[in-house]
Amino acid sequence: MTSGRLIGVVGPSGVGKDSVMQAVAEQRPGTVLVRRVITRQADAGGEDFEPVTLSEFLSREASGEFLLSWAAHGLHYGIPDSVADDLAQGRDALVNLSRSVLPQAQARFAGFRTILLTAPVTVLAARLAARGRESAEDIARRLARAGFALPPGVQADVVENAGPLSEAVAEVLALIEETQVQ
Ligand SMILES: Nc1ncnc2c1ncn2[C@@H]1O[C@H](COP(=O)(O)OP(=O)(O)OP(=O)(O)O)[C@@H](O)[C@H]1O
Ligand SMILES: O=P(O)(O)OC[C@H]1O[C@H](OP(=O)(O)O)[C@H](O)[C@@H]1O
Repeated sequence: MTSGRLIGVVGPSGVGKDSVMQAVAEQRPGTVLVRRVITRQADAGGEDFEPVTLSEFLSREASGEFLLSWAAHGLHYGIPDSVADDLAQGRDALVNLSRSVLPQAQARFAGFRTILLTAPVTVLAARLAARGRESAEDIARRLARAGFALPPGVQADVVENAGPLSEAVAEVLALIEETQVQ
């Protein structure tokens, strides 16, 4: 059986990573969404994730349970090793990643692809305020990180998500199908 591919979706907070990934998975049968392990309050809303305490996260990280992990916005994030089973069973998987872990992701996963979503910072600010998951202070910190450059050596397909969500979703779906035949 051909292995599935891991597709990392990256970009600034509020650019629409989770929204795009969810719509792509709904429209492309067999594509799974990676459920991240996060030291965030269980009732925070937004994506489906596994909430853990900081001590549980650190102990699971130390025992090698995560294929990738990073810290951002005062939170810790881990990618559970169950994603390897999905890939081995031929399922493509979409994962919301920090731009900072792309070199490790590229090194660890054969056929790894990166899709970078972009939108003007004014659009990000309006979306984060409307989403209402973070405080104004946290939103300001997230916006300050919007221009974080991709690490050197990372190749990404760039998709703008400044207009209707359906347009960005269609572009991402086309990119995934395009890269499958290479
Ligand atoms: N094309 C779009 N048009 C209008 N609203 C959008 C669009 N894309 C996403 N949104 C909205 O913007 C907000 C942020 O989207 P989402 O949570 O998917 O972003 P994200 O990149 O995953 O953010 P974070 O990194 O902070 O988790 C959500 O409320 C979502 O509904
Ligand atoms: O700015 P960079 O490092 O690319 O991304 C940092 C983090 O920002 C987002 O966090 P969340 O999904 O809002 O919790 C991403 O998912 C990632 O975990």
